[in-house]
Amino acid sequence: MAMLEVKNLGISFGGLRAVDDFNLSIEQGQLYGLIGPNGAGKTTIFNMLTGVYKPTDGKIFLDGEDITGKSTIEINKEGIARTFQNIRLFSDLSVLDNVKAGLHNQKEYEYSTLTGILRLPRYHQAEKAMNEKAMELLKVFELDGEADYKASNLPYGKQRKLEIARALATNPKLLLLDEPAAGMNPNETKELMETIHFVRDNFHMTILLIEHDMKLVSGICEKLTVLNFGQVLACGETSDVLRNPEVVKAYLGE
Ligand SMILES: Nc1ncnc2c1ncn2[C@@H]1O[C@H](COP(=O)(O)OP(=O)(O)OP(=O)(O)O)[C@@H](O)[C@H]1O
Repeated sequence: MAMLEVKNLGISFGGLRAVDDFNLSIEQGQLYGLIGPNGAGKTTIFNMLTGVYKPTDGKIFLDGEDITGKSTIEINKEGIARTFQNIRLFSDLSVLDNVKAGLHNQKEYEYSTLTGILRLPRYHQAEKAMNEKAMELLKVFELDGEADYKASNLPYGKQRKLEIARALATNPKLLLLDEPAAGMNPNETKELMETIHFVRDNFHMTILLIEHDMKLVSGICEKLTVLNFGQVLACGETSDVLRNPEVVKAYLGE
């Protein structure tokens, strides 16, 4: 059984059919790319997968469970986390607190408001556990030395890493990355590719990413789906898809 199974997904905004009859099947541990020209519907698909938009048609299954139409919080608890095209960190919070924010969806770190106000033992216990877990994640991304920095003071490449660390803090099965290399220089992109590989291998993560940087796509994605005008133009092994004449014509512009 595929980890993520999307069947006949569609959404309309007024008269605009932004995504139509979209199908996708991703296996556990796969590194999967979703590509296509600007406005093809890629982010809209992420928004449906994460509960931001309710699909007009179709179904989404995560590990066999129907998650179609659930809220963003419910879907995150079910195991889907994402990053955004424009980095969305809590820019005034510290690097550590950004990762801790991701941990709050888990029962083991929960405490009531009253427990927090009164600083009861459960508060100290949960905070200590969260600090340890968050520092562990920051170490993985070599951000532990900057744990007390304001998130907005990190250089761009590190902010991207922090966003991934925060998404991983929610303990997902599936990680969605929306244009992770956007705005990066070639060195940052190279490092990002290593980070994505590392996350997949060390966290046994399944990753679906949207990306325009073809070097990144061909370098790390095992399978690809190409979207054009809201519909699937091609899907399959990355090297086959990138040689597909229709894909070359519609997307690569050669
Ligand atoms: N909330 C909305 N209301 C109306 N139209 C929308 C909405 N969200 C997306 N669209 C439209 O849906 C289409 C697909 O947009 P989407 O952002 O998903 O494309 P994309 O493939 O992610 O593009 P890009 O690569 O530029 O990020 C566009 O025509 C967009 O204007």
